[in-house]
Amino acid sequence: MTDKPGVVVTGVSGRMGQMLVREVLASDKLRLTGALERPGHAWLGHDLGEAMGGASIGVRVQDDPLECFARAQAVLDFTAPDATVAFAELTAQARAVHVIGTTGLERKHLDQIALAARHAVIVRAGNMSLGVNLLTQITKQVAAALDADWDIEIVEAHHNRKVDAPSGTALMLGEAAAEGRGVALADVSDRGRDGITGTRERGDIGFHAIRGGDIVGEHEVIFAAAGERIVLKHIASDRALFARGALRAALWGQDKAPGQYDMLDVLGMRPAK
Ligand SMILES: NC(=O)C1=CN([C@@H]2O[C@H](COP(=O)(O)OP(=O)(O)OC[C@H]3O[C@@H](n4cnc5c(N)ncnc54)[C@H](OP(=O)(O)O)[C@@H]3O)[C@@H](O)[C@H]2O)C=CC1
Ligand SMILES: O=C(O)C1=N[C@H](C(=O)O)C[C@H](O)C1
Repeated sequence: MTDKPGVVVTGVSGRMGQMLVREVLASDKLRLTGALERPGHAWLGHDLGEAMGGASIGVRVQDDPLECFARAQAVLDFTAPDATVAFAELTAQARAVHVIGTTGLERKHLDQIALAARHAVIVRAGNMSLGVNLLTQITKQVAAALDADWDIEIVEAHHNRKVDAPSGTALMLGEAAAEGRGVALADVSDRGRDGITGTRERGDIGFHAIRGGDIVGEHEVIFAAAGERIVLKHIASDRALFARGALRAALWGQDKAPGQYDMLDVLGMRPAK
């Protein structure tokens, strides 16, 4: 018998899915109990290790989340918005910790996730790295120190397979900047200018997305004023750092009360009120 929490990884064939599996297999604190893919996927029924091109690990890829989650204490989920909402409900039924890395979530998805969090621990963050979460706090402080003479622009760059924009991280940084300024992001957000846009509105926060090649994830927060600029930048060069953050969240969540948390909670970086 082992008392290591059992973990299911969803979307196991994906870029993050495979990275999460590698990190769980390398962990001495968690054990892999399930591997989920969507119905009809070519990996279903195969041993996960073999499907990933290595040795057998004794875990078969399956498409039944309920059965999978029932045996787990945590679900690591970096998939797609509709899938994540469905998994949130089932993870809550299983009383497992749901670690959500999926981005591109809209209001309707977030509302469903909030319902599920009444019964289970959900840790959700658009970026699970220490560096980005620290950058959100620095961004908030800089935005609080400067007035709207300083234009804020957020530029993000990702690989050419990414489906959502702005990235979840860019939105986290935008939220942090808006909070620092004491405004609601929805009121000042200006996304991807094109055409005769007119001049920049004072106080807007602009978002720009670059997509190309195999860029893992880069984010810049630019504060631009007359005659000077402050540029804060984070570069992720290895997806393993996101996966390690997710594993840390899964462990952290084991003894927490139901509710929604993020990586500031997990990393102990939430500022005192
Ligand atoms: N928070 C963070 O730190 C990070 C978040 N992300 C986010 O994670 C998500 C995934 O990114 P990435 O791994 O690059 O994307 P991929 O497209 O490589 O992987 C997504 C995987 O999820 C699978 N999937 C989709 N729907 C279902 C379903 N209903 N049931 C089971 N599996 C499903 C996909 O299968 P199929 O291919 O068949 O559709 C695919 O294997 C994105 O939203 C991304 O922005 C990424 C990195 C870090
Ligand atoms: O899709 C990705 O790859 C990434 N997505 C997250 C995001 O949307 O910010 C995190 C990271 O930048 C990689």
